Order: sequence, then C-alpha cells, then structure tokens
Amino acid sequence: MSPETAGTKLPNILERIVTRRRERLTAEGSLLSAQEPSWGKNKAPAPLPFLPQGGLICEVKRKSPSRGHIAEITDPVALAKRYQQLGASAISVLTEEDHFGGSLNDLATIKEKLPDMPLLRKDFLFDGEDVVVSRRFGADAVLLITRILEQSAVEEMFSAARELGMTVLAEAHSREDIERLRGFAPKLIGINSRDLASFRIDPFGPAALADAIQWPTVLVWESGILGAEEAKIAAGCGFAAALVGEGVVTAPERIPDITTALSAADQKNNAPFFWKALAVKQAALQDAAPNGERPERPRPLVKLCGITRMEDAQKAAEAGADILGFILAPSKRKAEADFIRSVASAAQDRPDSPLGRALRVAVIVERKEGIEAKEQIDQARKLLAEGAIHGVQLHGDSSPELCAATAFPYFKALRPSSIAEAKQLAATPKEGGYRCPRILVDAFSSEAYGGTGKAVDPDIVRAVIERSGRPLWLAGGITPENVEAIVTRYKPELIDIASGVEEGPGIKDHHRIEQLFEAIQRSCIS
Ligand SMILES: O=C(O)c1ccccc1NCC(=O)[C@H](O)[C@H](O)COP(=O)(O)O
Repeated sequence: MSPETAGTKLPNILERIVTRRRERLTAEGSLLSAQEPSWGKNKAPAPLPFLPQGGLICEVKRKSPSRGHIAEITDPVALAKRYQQLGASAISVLTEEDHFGGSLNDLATIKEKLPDMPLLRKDFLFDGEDVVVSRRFGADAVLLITRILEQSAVEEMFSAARELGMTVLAEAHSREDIERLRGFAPKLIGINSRDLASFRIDPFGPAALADAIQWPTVLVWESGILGAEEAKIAAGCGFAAALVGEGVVTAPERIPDITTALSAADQKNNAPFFWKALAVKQAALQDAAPNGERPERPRPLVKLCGITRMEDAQKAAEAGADILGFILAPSKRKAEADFIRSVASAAQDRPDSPLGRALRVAVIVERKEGIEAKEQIDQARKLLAEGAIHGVQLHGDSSPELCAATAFPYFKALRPSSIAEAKQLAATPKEGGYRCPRILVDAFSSEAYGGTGKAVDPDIVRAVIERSGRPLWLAGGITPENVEAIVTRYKPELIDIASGVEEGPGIKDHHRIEQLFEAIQRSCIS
C-alpha cells in the first residue's frame, strides 16, 4: 500500500509516520512493543456504542510532532478517570509509539480499569488486522485516516469493524476523502482543523468541508480546541462532537465548559452561522473562475463597510460583496438598528439574491471606560438573536478574555501603531492572543477607530502576517485605484473597504463600487 493514495502527496510528517509504522509492523508484527492484555486473547469486554449523539472525546496524549512534549502521563488510568469524572463522553488513546509516545498497553490498561468508558484507538491504522488488534486491546472505536489508505483498505477496515461491532471514526481532510467515504455513510466523521503540512490550525477547514457531507452523521471536530470559545465555533458549524488533546491534557478542568459549549447549539433563528457561512464562501472562491478563466489566485473575500442606505446595500451585494458592515459605534457612518433590520428583512425575503447571500456584521467599539460600549454590545446581541446580523467586528481596547466573554461570533479589528505593538496584538491563541478565527488589521489613527482612509504601514502588515499564523484580513485606505496592487502584494483572504468607495460620509458611490470589483477581478488573473 502506498502512502500516496488519492493522487495528492501526503505532507512530509504524515508520510514519515506512516512509513515508520509500516517498517515496524513488518519487523515486529501488529502488537509492536505491547504485551497481551490481562483478559487474554479475544476476551476483551464487549464493544460499547461510541458517541451516537456526540460529545467530547478527551485524548491521552504525551507528545506530538507539531507540539513536541505535552505531558509526562505516567499514570494514563488516573488521567482517564479524571476525564470521566469531569464529563468526557469518550476517551481517545493514542497508541502510536514513535511520534506520540503511546502504546497499545495504555489502551488495554484504561479499558481494564474503566470498562464503561468508550475508547477510541487513535493511530495510523492500515487494515483489517489493525482493527482486530484494536478490539483485542479493548477499543470500541478505531480511527480511519482516509487519505493514507487505498480504497480496498478502507473497505477492509469498515468490514472488520462491522463484524466486531465497533465504530469507525472516519477522518476526512478533503472533498475527495468525503467522496471515498460516501458509500459507507460513516456515522462518525472527523475533520481535522490542523493542516499537517504547515501544522497551522484553521477552523475554516472543518467549517467548509462539513458542508459537503450529505448523510446523517455525527461530526467530530479534531484539533485546535483550547476551551469553550473554540468549542462554540465547532458547535455553530454543526459539529456535535470534538476530539481534544493538549487542551485537556494540560488543563482537564476545562472539560465541563467545553462540553457545555459543544452541546449549546443555541442558534434559535434561521440565520446561518457566521464562521461556517464565511468558510463556505471562501472555499467557493478558491474554485471560482472569473470570465471562464482559471484564477491565478482566488479573489479575496470582500467586506464593504459603513452601509447606511438600502440602495447601497443592494449595490454592494450585487457587485459581489461577501459581507456588508453596519456601524453601530458613534460615527459619521452610523447605522440605526432599524435600518439594519430593514436590510435583513429585504435579504430574508429573497435568500437566493445577492443581498440574501451577503453576510451582515455590526461594527462596535469597546473602550475601557465606555458606557456606550455596553449599549452597542446589547444592541449587537439583540440583532444577532433576531438574525438581523450574523457577526460582529469588534474594535477597541478589550483584551482577548473580554472579547471571548461577549460570546458572539466576532473578529477583532486591530490598529497597531508600531511593529512591536503589531507583534504583541497579533499573538496566536496559544500565546494568549485573541482567539477568534480571524483578525482584521486596520490603520492606526488618533482621530477614529476606522473608516479613516489611511493605509496600514507595510511593515506592520508583514509583522501581523508573520506573528498571527492566520490568513490576512486587511482594511485601511483600500480604493479602486490601489486594490489591484494590494491584492497582488499581500494576497489577503479578505479586504475591507469603507471610504474608498464613498461619495460622501456614509454614502456609497455606485460607480466606484463597480470599479473596485473590476480591479479585484483583474488582480486575480494578472
Ligand atoms: O467608519 C467608521 O466611522 C468607523 C467607526 C468606528 C469603528 C469602525 C469604523 N469603520 C470601520 C470600517 O469602515 C472598516 O472596517 C475599515 O476601517 C475601513 O475603512 P477605510 O480605510 O475607510 O476603507
């Protein structure tokens, strides 16, 4: 079996792990360094149902190629018991020895001491024999990584699991994987938010890919969940389950909050969830071919901000805006809540029209001392609950913790005034930075929080790109005249324009909107 199966080359790290495991299996057999479990051959406790309704899978994980050393874990049973006490629905036991420091012995020991806890064997499994051995060591479920397997091996593993009464957690990382799994209609599908080539975490991956799965299944969000904030995004994207390693190994006390966030699918209106809808739009742009020509690069997502008139909302959407921004903060472009509701109502009347497809965000400014901020937040929360907006652009001084506490889909707008500040503000979630999937970089001005028409210093843009580990969202002084150069230079995932297409404060110039989109299209094929 070749590790290069579905026509795409495996990331180096995956190839290394797969090759190493194959070599060891050939030399040592399928038990590797493990001893036969205490219950003897073929007498493992009967398999348990594995996450039929979703829930949290907590992982026993000592190290990983992306993270290096995570925790000592001398007593995996004690850790598993703690997971169980704190509310984990199931436990994933990493049994790969060389890169993750696990073993089949961990699996059998945990099953022996916690027979009622559903266990997943997480490893780079290759065939039916691997499934049989997993069962022998007490696994109730096995991980099947579609991209490392030939289709015949996928079939063999499903068939072995069915015979043994086990569940398969089928991992997909592309639409092609999903196609290959379709015939088996797995009841549990895992999508990893970590790109194994770059090790980067990106919620857009699972958010967009989930949309391609058309059969009833429990979706499992793998990687990147540190706590409740990420779990809420997973739940909003339709994932009823999550697999969390480092986030719980290092702080098991997070389990109750993560579990609550995961089960709180509190989208009561019919509005699409902001991050999912945006990830799907972004994925569609990657495939789009303007004027029948294959784009050299995908066109960026476009947000047109400071909309105050219905005709401008219509025009922006018809021209191709993916997001319309409405400013709730004090501003010459301030939009009244009832105006936003009227745009939402026109959009909801014609969901398949450009206006119906555009997302709506409210722009608010939180200042340390500001009483206004509370009013804006309350207003945004109400508009979100009504489905009049989908998300919030959060400006101002609030810390990552305060932003997280607002508990709505938001992205943070940053206005660093120096490279040092850019590096500090753009820290990753693991470094204590903002935990929203994307941050927007705007130009600093002492006069206004945004909409200034000032461009961001290129060194600051570069510092943010390098530090944040996220695709670039760029605002500040973008116009029909300079957008082509900006897109070519930075390849942003999203651009945000307010004053550059205005004829006066809050009044959009429709001709300039057209010119903007023409220039954007040119930048994608030049
Ligand atoms: O536009 C405002 O008046 C404003 C006030 C307070 C917070 C944000 C504000 N605008 C945000 C935006 O319009 C955009 O996100 C961004 O700043 C782009 O502005 P521009 O440089 O004019 O294109």
